Amino acid sequence: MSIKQKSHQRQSLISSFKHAFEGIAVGVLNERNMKIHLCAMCLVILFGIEFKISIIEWCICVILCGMVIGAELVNCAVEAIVDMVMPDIHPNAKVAKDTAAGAVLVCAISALIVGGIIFVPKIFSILLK
Ligand SMILES: Nc1ncnc2c1ncn2[C@@H]1O[C@H](COP(=O)(O)OP(=O)(O)OP(=O)(O)O)[C@@H](O)[C@H]1O
Repeated sequence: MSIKQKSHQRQSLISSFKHAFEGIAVGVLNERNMKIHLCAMCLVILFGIEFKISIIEWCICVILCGMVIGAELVNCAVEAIVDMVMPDIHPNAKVAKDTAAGAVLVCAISALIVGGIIFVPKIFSILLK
């Protein structure tokens, strides 16, 4: 591979990261639900530090936060595509938007349950001291 090709490949890798970060910024700035997920993530970090959770528990929290925020970004993309290709009311547009929103809800409920399993016993053990 020539130096020019290598440099072009590096440039396109950098620009694809740049576009991905732009996508995250758009999601954070435009989606109310994304702000809620980020607040929940901050709470998880604060609780994790306060309760000195284990490495495994940190890994689980990181996976769950990533799963919810990733799902919300995909939902944001689906909404944008639907609004672009189907500005009028259409049953399939409703199915696309509602199932994408449902996917976020499933992820968020799973994260809430697992978060509860990790943190609720720790909160109770402090309250009952
Ligand atoms: N083109 C459409 N055809 C049929 N139903 C639609 C269409 N666009 C939206 N809807 C329905 O209206 C609901 C709300 O859509 P809207 O675009 O106002 O909010 P949203 O961006 O999907 O929600 P949020 O941003 O709060 O996650 C959708 O979940 C869907 O049920």
